[in-house]
Amino acid sequence: MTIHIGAAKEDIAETVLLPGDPYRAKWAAETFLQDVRLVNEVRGMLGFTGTWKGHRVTIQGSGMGMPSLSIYVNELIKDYDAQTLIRIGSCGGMQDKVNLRDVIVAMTASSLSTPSRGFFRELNFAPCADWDLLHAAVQAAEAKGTPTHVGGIYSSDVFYDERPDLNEQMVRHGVLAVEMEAAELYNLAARHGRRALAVLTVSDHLLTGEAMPADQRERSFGDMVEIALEAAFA
Ligand SMILES: O=P(O)(O)O[C@H]1O[C@H](CO)[C@@H](O)[C@H]1O
Ligand SMILES: O=c1cc[nH]c(=O)[nH]1
Repeated sequence: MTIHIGAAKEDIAETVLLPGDPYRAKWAAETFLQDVRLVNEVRGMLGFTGTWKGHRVTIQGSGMGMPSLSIYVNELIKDYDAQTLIRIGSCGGMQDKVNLRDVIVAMTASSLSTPSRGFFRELNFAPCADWDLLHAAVQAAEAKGTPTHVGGIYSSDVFYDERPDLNEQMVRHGVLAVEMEAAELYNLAARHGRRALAVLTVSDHLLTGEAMPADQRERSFGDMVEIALEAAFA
């Protein structure tokens, strides 16, 4: 048990999927896992453990933004010894070729800052995904026929961005999508020698202004969850 996760150590699996939205955790666990148990509800940040094709999996909400994700991932790594951590999030498309509901597999994540910024001091550390997970996720996406893009994303500290010039530079530099957690997940995984990946579904589009309603952000991202599970146990 930790300050933010009420589960016993043995109730958290080595493989953890991390949606920002705790209700996406509930939906994904109830939809894709067997023998599901609620293992955390501290602060309403729901976590569930069950099995997928015989493998133990925890799906734990991480909240919105890197400071929130950092709390959960630090505790999952240091107190629960999680080995494989895969974010399953929503994101905003930033390229014409990226469409609503497409899947993004994030090789790397640019940021203005992360909770690790102070730790790295003058170093511009390049956070990157675990290659085996990334490769397996792309293969799983291809096998499913899910429209998928692989490349760099932007982990922003803000949802309501007052820097349109910054988004323009991201678009110009080929960044596929914006979300708010992956860069710090990759930083923490690198620091502690764990495997991490972010698999995202495009829920908004910054160029077209399209946006999905809240219920679809919670419950319509099945391909992303299956791709993450296939990658974790490839
Ligand atoms: O849908 P989730 O996983 O929460 O991810 C995205 O959605 C939230 C913003 O609406 C941020 O957390 C962002 O990263
Ligand atoms: O951070 C995010 C997440 C989803 N959609 C966005 O536009 N931004």
